[in-house]
Formats: sequence, structure tokens, C-alpha cells
Amino acid sequence: MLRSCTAGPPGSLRLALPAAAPAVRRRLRECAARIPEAGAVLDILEKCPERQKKGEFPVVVFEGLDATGKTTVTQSVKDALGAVLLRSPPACISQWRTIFDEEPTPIRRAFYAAGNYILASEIAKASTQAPVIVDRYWHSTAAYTIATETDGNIQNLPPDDDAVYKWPEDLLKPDLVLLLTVSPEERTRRLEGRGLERTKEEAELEANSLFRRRIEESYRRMVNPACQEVDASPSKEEVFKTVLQLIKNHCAL
Ligand SMILES: Nc1ncnc2c1ncn2[C@@H]1O[C@H](COP(=O)(O)OP(=O)(O)OP(=O)(O)O)[C@@H](O)[C@H]1O
Ligand SMILES: Cc1cn([C@H]2C[C@H](O)[C@@H](COP(=O)(O)O)O2)c(=O)[nH]c1=O
Repeated sequence: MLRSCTAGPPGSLRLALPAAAPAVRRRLRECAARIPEAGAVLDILEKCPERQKKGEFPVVVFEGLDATGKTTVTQSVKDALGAVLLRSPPACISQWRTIFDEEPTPIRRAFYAAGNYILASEIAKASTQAPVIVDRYWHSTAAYTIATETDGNIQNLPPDDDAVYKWPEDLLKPDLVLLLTVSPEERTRRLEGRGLERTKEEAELEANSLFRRRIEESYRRMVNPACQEVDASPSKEEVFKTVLQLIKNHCAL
């Protein structure tokens, strides 16, 4: 498995993170004989029109580490705005997620990237009818890949202007991306309070504060669209109010 971006060849991270739909399709096609579910994802992806366009309603994405409050706040914002709530990976492929989570990096990341392109077609359609709220999108795919494929502290991340922080040219862009952040202690409290089964990555997040910092820093380095950071440590009601105001200011709702 590819590990360190700094120790490996310069293109190693690029290899882990497919940067456009043709690369995603190629990667799924290459493993479809061994993994039938890759063929199933590919079938869905190939039915999605290329280069999706947003409708006239705003599209707002929520990003952040696990248990920062995305599910909680997206549900409230959806209700308040009469919005459509979507998530990555989209429901139509999420039953295969555990299979891909066990695969080597390039295949696993191709699954999540494919999810974003499929999600884009859902966003395109929904945003012609109502505002769209999205729980994780490309920034999560990129940030988790970058953090997994590098080691140590944030100095080992690719430099600020690296192409890994850029939005894929052929992927529908949201109007606003809000990055929810809380202190590690508050996150741990929320995780414990929730008590759900954790993925391997979530367990690693708990054990490895450097990994957590690499993810957050990668989110912060994403550009066009960049993430707007929101302190999500106040109460649910306060976070909701802050977020709603940001959306109203930015999207003229
Ligand atoms: N502002 C808040 N103050 C206190 N607790 C909160 C707040 N927001 C969410 N929580 C609680 O923290 C836990 C995690 O929240 P939530 O499931 O919304 O996070 P998440 O970011 O969607 O997590 P994941 O990415 O793992 O799905 C839940 O138990 C939720 O009730
Ligand atoms: C969308 C997406 C998710 N992941 C990983 C990162 C975390 O371990 C979990 C969180 O998923 P949840 O459904 O929000 O609990 O999935 C990823 O690695 N890449 C992605 O694109």
C-alpha cells in the first residue's frame, strides 16, 4: 500500500487520489473482474451524465472530522430551509462501502471518488428544485486520502500550492463549504456519548492525534472552493444559528 507522500515518488499521492472521472472509471474497470461490486458502481457511474451543472438553488457542503456534529446540524438546516439532504457516499452505493474499505488505497479511494461523481448528479437534479445540503463531498475524499498517505506531523503534507488540494475540474462545485471543528477533547466526549461502532479509520483517529491534525490541515488547504471554518463547540442550537446565518449571508436566501 502507498504510504508516505514525502518518502515516496512525487506522484504517489496522485496515484492514490484519482483526480477526474475517467481515472475513477479506469480504476474501477481494472478491478471489476475480481470485485463484482466495482462493476456495479461503474454501471451506476456510467449512467450519470458527465460534467453536471448545478441548478438555481444553493448547494452547501458540511465537512469535518467524525463526531464534529455534521449529521446533527445538516438535519436542522435541512428542516429550516426545506432543503434536500444528500451525503457522500450516496445511498445507492453505500451498501458496498465495507467491501471497498478493506481494499488497497487506490481501489478504496476510487470508490469514494466515484461516490462524489454519482452524488454530483443527485445534487444537479435536486438543486433545480430546492436548496441542497451535503454531508461530506470531495474535500473529505481528498483530506482523508492525503492524511492516510502521509506520515508524521503536518510539515510532511504536500506544500500549500500542491494539486492535491484542488477541486477536480469535471466535478460539480458547491456554493459554500463549511468545515466544522471542535477541540479533540470535545470530539472524544461526543464520540463516547454517541457510542456507535467505529470504522478502522475512526479508531485510528482516536489513537493518532497526528493523523487527526493532518486531516484538518488538509481540509484547511483545499482551494476553489476553500472551506469556511465554523467553531462547532457551542451548543447544538448555537451552532445551528451560526451556520444558518452564514448560509443566508453567502447564498442570499
Ligand atoms: N453542538 C453540539 N454540542 C454537543 N453535542 C453535540 C453537538 N453536535 C452534535 N453533538 C452530539 O455529538 C455526537 C456526534 O454528532 P454527529 O453524529 O452529528 O457528528 P458527525 O460529524 O455527523 O459524525 P460522523 O461524521 O461520524 O457521522 C452526537 O451524539 C450528537 O448528538
Ligand atoms: C465520504 C468519505 C468518508 N471517508 C471515511 C472517513 C471516515 O473514516 C468515515 C466517515 O464516514 P461517515 O459516513 O461520515 O461516518 O469514512 C473517506 O475516507 N472518504 C470519503 O470520501
